[in-house]
Amino acid sequence: MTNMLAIAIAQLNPIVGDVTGNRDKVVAAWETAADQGADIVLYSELVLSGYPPEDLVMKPAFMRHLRDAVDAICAHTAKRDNGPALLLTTPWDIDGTRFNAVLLIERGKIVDVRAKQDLPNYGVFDEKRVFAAGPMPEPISFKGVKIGVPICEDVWTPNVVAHLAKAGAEIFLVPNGSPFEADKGGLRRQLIADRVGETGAPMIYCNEVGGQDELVFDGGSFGLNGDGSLGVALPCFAEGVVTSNWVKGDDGTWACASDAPKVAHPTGLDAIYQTLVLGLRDYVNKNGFPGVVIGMSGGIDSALSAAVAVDALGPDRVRLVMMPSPYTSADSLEDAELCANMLRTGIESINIGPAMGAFDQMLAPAFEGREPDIAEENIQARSRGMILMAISNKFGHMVLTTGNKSEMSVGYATLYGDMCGGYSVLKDLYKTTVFDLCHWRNENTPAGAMGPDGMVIPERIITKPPSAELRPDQKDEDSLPPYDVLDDILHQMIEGERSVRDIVDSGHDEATVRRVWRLLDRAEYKRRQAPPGVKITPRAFGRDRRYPITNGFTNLVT
Ligand SMILES: Nc1ncnc2c1ncn2[C@@H]1O[C@H](COP(=O)(O)OP(=O)(O)OC[C@H]2O[C@@H]([n+]3cccc(C(=O)O)c3)[C@H](O)[C@@H]2O)[C@@H](O)[C@H]1O
Ligand SMILES: Nc1ncnc2c1ncn2[C@@H]1O[C@H](COP(=O)(O)OP(=O)(O)OP(=O)(O)O)[C@@H](O)[C@H]1O
Ligand SMILES: NC(=O)CC[C@H](N)C(=O)O
Repeated sequence: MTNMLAIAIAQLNPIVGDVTGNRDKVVAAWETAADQGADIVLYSELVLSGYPPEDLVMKPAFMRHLRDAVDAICAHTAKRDNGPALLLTTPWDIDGTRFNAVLLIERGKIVDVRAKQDLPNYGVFDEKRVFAAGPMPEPISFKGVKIGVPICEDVWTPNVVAHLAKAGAEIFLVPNGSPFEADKGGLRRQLIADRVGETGAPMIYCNEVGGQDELVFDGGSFGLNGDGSLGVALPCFAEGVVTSNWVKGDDGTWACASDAPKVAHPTGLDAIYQTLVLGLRDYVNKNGFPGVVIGMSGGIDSALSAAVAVDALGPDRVRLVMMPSPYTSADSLEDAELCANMLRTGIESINIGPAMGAFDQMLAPAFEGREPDIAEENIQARSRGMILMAISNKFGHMVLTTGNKSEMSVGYATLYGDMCGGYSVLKDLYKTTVFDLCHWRNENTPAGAMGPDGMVIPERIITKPPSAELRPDQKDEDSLPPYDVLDDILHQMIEGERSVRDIVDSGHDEATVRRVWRLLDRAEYKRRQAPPGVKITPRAFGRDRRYPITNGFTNLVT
């Protein structure tokens, strides 16, 4: 039995469904780990299929591809003498039942298999739909060492780890597919510290990195020693293969050699901003777009969306379009141009006045006797949407929508107008966080940013009152409560699931709370038609928060 293990953590960015590409990444990471002298490589959850594979695993052809890829990995890794073993995670059929599994591959052979026992089926997770739960797992024996390999959710409660410890596990290696939420990094550390505290055995947590539709996996893999101290920590938001040496002491416990890297992880607005950047970058690149196109109004939402896009893709892949109407103020024109200059993108201008005139004329007979109202206002937003989609069709750039969570909550956006587009980076950010992030970005250049250093959003864009500019002198606060009030009410309703009574008791005006509740319920139909966007909060719209559109449960109920 060995008393030294060189353990490589492979923090990779797979593409869901791209089994061949993922196989090649697994092999490349294995080669790197072999060069680093690793004994064993730990990969993140379902690295071969990408996480979450969703219904792809229901296709027999997809499962066959995964088997073929595992065969290829076995064949490749058998060729190098003394290469490391792999703890490779993949969807896997055993006797006709499909599991979320981890394979121990040694010298080109699958020598052991374990399945995830605790399948998450809440929030954004739907694993019970596609996988069967495995039995309580037993430790895997590697070089005479008993290793516990619980998979992600298996470590979120004590049971599986306690069982493994009782069965003699001395060290835990945990593959994870844990998506980002604000402040989740600290929660994960605490959770792993709790498990380590319960068993006294070290735990190495390998997380995926990268964007997958609405989810961003922030990486940030780490290992804790048996006394709870930090042994090793990889960066967040970047791939990496890091081997650390773990040594068994005379007291029988394993500890990480002190020279292992311990990279500090970003928190707060820094982590949120980097999540937006990685989410957008991966959505655009993994789906093969040459870049994005954004309607640039001179307002704060399009400015922050543009800043994130430039940081994600570089200025050359971001196309900004100002589309003035007769209601567009001189300040907006100036601010949009200044922001584009600061972001080094350039900006083009396409006047929607002629389109508005044409629609007025075309609709005049149908609208005869009716006063201008929201129908005409929305034609402006829809004209802009039409122009952006035309540019997208012509040049291939994906349209980025700019709506934030406050607006999406209350339906403050025009269907087929400013809601038109393929992806939204601000979708899960309340307007108050939009303001905070603009300040943060002006004071900081995020790690890995492809945009310019320092200030990128003109101060006036942040300080002027938000306006949709769909009629003269329109301000958001004419139709909505001030954003600090609105956001607090929404936060209590959405993330807190609090009742009208509780929210009123927290200090808000009852009529306002009831109105916001009504708007929130009513706008569900719009949200179902909204593009996907980066999940940031514990309760993002979409698969995280599922409410009926046709909904008879009203705010008459407290
Ligand atoms: N339950 C339901 N299921 C399916 N469809 C439903 C529906 N209820 C209404 N509808 C349809 O939806 C239509 C109404 O939606 P829509 O056409 O979008 O129009 P609507 O929501 O009435 O107006 C858009 C609102 O967003 C504001 N806005 C627009 C643009 C930008 C900004 C900003 O500052 O960011 C704000 C604007 O000032 C206005 O208050 C109805 O005419 C009806 O056809
Ligand atoms: N004049 C314009 N030129 C280009 N795009 C526009 C213009 N006006 C609105 N848009 C697009 O429609 C979106 C909704 O803008 P609007 O001004 O109505 O509300 P907003 O939520 O305050 O957004 P912003 O803060 O970006 O102005 C904008 O973010 C932008 O993408
Ligand atoms: N893939 C999983 O099992 C993830 C579930 C876990 N609660 C997390 O968010 O990290």
